[in-house]
Amino acid sequence: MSDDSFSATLRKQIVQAVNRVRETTPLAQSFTNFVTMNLVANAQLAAGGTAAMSFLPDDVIDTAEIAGSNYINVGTLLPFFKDALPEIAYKLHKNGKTWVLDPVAAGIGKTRTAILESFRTYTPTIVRGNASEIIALDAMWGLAQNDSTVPGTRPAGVEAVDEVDAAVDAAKRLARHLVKRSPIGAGAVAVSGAVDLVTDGEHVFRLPGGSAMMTKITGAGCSLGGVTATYLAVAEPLVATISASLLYNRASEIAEAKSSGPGSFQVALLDALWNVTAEEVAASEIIID
Ligand SMILES: Nc1ncnc2c1ncn2[C@@H]1O[C@H](COP(=O)(O)OP(=O)(O)O)[C@@H](O)[C@H]1O
Ligand SMILES: Cc1ncsc1CCOP(=O)(O)O
Ligand SMILES: [Mg+2]
Repeated sequence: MSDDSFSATLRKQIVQAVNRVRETTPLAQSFTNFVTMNLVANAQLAAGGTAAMSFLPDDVIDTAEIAGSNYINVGTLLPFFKDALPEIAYKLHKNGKTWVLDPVAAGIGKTRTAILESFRTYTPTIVRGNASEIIALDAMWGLAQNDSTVPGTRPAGVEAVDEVDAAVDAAKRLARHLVKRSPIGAGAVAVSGAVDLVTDGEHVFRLPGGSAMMTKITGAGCSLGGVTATYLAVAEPLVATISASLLYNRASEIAEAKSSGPGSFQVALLDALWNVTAEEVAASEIIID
């Protein structure tokens, strides 16, 4: 397929994904952190989907039967999560369910590390994180063992301390691992930042634009992960990941123009997620390597 027809096909798939969510209101369930849970649910609704938050394995596994996809975010952990999350990942994998992981603060704490290590075997369909989290997860899963070009890394908090470009190789290795282990034979990784990056392990897509105001509200990344799960309910992983990141970039640009600080920005972001058109999302600049 030529570059032009590849890009034209992708843009059609993006329009379909954005419209399909609005027409079918798919449920994406979340096991997510307590700081930003409300924004995650509101963003999923504003994108056109529906939300359900759950923390117990039996509840999550039953809800997964009626959900189009699932979202796990390890931002705030409680002791029982150390058993609950590996069990949930195992059962989602065994039942062929798709899910998005946001590895918030990857590299910090024995409990978080034990949980994230368990996802190496029972893998998510999509990983969405900031650059530092993607680099830390790649190192934790030992995917870089035979790669002498790997830079040293350090754990970060919930904010990135690395540039997106520093995470390209880690993102590609992670994506290839997800694809290999995926019950649906497909997977993708998104690295968010000033210029977002998405990869399926083969192609790399750079998505410029958005708003730096996103770093002044809590939950921009978490809610992007939730909306990625909403899209995953109606589209294949690569299309879902690119569509969600582009939706966020276009919506945050509109929100910045309409707001006067972080409070009004968050409200304007939800309005813009609701109002931005599928055609505006699909017409976004996409740089393909
Ligand atoms: N400097 C920036 N300029 C434009 N958009 C940004 C910038 N930093 C982050 N974003 C956007 O904010 C959202 C969350 O990304 P990020 O802040 O990297 O995640 P996290 O909150 O998990 O650290 C994404 O949509 C990303 O494109
Ligand atoms: C502040 C904070 N602390 C633990 S989780 C969390 C939210 C992080 O949200 P995001 O990564 O979307 O900025
Ligand atoms: Mg985050």
